[in-house]
This record gives sequence, C-alpha cells and structure tokens, in this order.
Amino acid sequence: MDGVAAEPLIELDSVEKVFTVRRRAGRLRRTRHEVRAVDGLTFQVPRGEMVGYIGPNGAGKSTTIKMLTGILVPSGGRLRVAGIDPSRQRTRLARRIGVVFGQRTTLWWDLPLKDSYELVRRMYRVPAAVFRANLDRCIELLDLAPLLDVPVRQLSLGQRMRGDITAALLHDPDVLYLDEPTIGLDVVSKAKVRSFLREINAERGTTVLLTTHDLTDIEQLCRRVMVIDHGRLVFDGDLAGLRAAADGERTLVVDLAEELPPIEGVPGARTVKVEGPRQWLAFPAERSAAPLVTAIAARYPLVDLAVREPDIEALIAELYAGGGAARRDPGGADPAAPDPLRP
Ligand SMILES: Nc1ncnc2c1ncn2[C@@H]1O[C@H](COP(=O)(O)OP(=O)(O)OP(=O)(O)O)[C@@H](O)[C@H]1O
Repeated sequence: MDGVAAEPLIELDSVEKVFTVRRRAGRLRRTRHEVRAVDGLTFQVPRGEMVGYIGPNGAGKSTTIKMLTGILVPSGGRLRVAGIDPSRQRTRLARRIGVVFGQRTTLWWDLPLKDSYELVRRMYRVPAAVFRANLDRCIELLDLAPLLDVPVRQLSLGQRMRGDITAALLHDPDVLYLDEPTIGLDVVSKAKVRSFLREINAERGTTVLLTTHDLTDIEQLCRRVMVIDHGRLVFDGDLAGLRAAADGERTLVVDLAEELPPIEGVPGARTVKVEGPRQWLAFPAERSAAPLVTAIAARYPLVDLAVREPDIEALIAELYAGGGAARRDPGGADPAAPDPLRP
C-alpha cells in the first residue's frame, strides 16, 4: 500500500443539494419551492471500508451518490472522492470509481457480455494484463463463464447484475458505489453477489458505498452503517450501535415442557406471545439474557431456548420516525464528524 492509505477516500463536509421546483398554485400561478434533498452532510469513508448507506424513500441517498459521481453539483459544502472534486473533474474521477445501479444496466443490451467488457476495456484504456486478471477473477467468483457469449438482453436479472458488477470493476476502481445491488434477485443470486463483494473488498481493499433496502445486505456486508433521513445523517456507527440507538429489544424464546399460562415475575422481561408450550419474552437489547434464563429455569420446566436480536427493520423504522435516541455510535468509524443527531 502507498502512503495515502490512511487518507479518507470519500470526504463530505457540510454538503448540501437544493433543488428548485415549480408547483401550481391556482390556475395560472406557479410558485417556486426549494427541496433540500441533502442538508449539511458531513462524513468520511476511509480506504477499504464497506459502508451501508440507508434511509427511507426520498431521504437523499441517490442525490448523494449522484454528487459523489459528479452527475450533480452540490449547492454548498465540500466534497472529495480520492482527492478529486467530482463535478469539476468527472472524467478523471471516472477512472477511480465504479457504479452499479440495480435497476438499470450499464451494459450494451444487444451485445454478448464479453463484447460489453471489451468496450469497457477500450473506454477506460485498461491495460490488457489488468483487464484479463480482473475479468478472470470475476468470472471465477461470479460463475460468469457460461454467460460470456449470451447477449445482455437474454440474461436473467441475477445474471445481469453479476455482469454489471464485473463491468464496474474491470478498470480497478478505488471506490464502488452500489445502488440496490440485490434488488429483485433470488436467494442464490443474492448470496453469490454478497460473497463476491466480501471477497473483492478483502482482496483489493475496494471501498464500497452500498445503498439498499435489503437490510440483510447490511448485516452480512457492512460493519458500518449510515442512516440518512431528510438529507441529514441520523446515525453513523455499527449495527450493534444502531440497535442501541433505536432502544431495541431482544427476544428470549423459550420452549417449556408443557403448555402453561404466560410466564410472570421475571424482572426486566415481559411475555409478549404464547403459542402452545413456546413463549416469547422481550427484554432490553443491552441486557444479558443469562439472568432471565436462570430465573425462568428455576420456576418453569424449560426444555429449550433461543435469543433473537431485534428486528433491524423495526429499529430503522423507529429511527426514521424519530422514536429512537438517534445518535452517532461512540464506536463509529469517523471521529472527525460532528454529532449527526437531528434536533
Ligand atoms: N432533479 C430533482 N428535482 C427536484 N427534486 C428532486 C430531484 N431529485 C431528487 N429530488 C428530491 O430530493 C429528495 C431526495 O431524493 P433522492 O432521490 O435523493 O432520495 P432517495 O433517498 O434516493 O430515495 P429512494 O430510496 O426512493 O431512491 C426527494 O424529495 C426528491 O423528490
């Protein structure tokens, strides 16, 4: 690794994007309104990190990615990717980044996959040896060999996604933006894409910014997650921190030897569901389950048990609703960022 290894690869400092939209106000009148799609975003992503970037519809995720690729110019603040100002030096930046949009392809519809790759090679002037090595690795990890001669339009969604991800990596980008890379894929394709991303991130140190509505992507790929809402960062930290920030509860599922009335008198836990001999008890996420198990086992015929982590979708819904104590996780990766707590 060279001497720049420690420098953040993606840097945003108070970045804003304001759109002006015209709305009808009566039969002839139109008024102008401002939409603050991104509202003072500050964060850094160091080289080699794989970060989940999530938020509800309209939160500002795509706008952020578009600014990071240079498609949109920020209305305010400072933005750098690999030391480059994206909107001023888009062509230079293009050599350093790869972009995959789950809902549209960057491949040539009528060409066989391998011809698309040849075009990418020429467009980016990728040296032959680099191209060959990268393509061979993707073919191996993503099982692309049987698909290389197939025109893109004949590929299934999962096959096309594997093809798109490969195209985005052939020129050895430092940063990969993935916008919903597993959307619409079946379980097998999802697993393949996820294990590939893990492999590439570990092998090459590619920095990955991942936008997704599938929280399993985050759970399986990202140690760090950023939650954006109304254009602002409402959480930046790891999944455990997200659970704590949303005041989540864990669930203790116990199987008793027989059907019994709801378990009572266990301090710190409450029975939320009973189904035959199985009972569910909710308890605060940060507490240990051990004393609860001891208390139950002392008074009930306990046969089996399991502890379930809080449902991450519920946690995030709570954060979006402003119900949780949204905050930056103290163990988060960016100590320089200001507190992203929303007022
Ligand atoms: N070109 C535009 N002109 C006006 N408003 C826009 C434009 N692009 C985005 N917006 C608005 O900016 C806000 C953020 O949109 P953005 O597409 O970034 O959200 P998102 O988090 O990517 O949502 P989704 O999950 O639905 O893709 C929304 O209110 C959207 O309507």
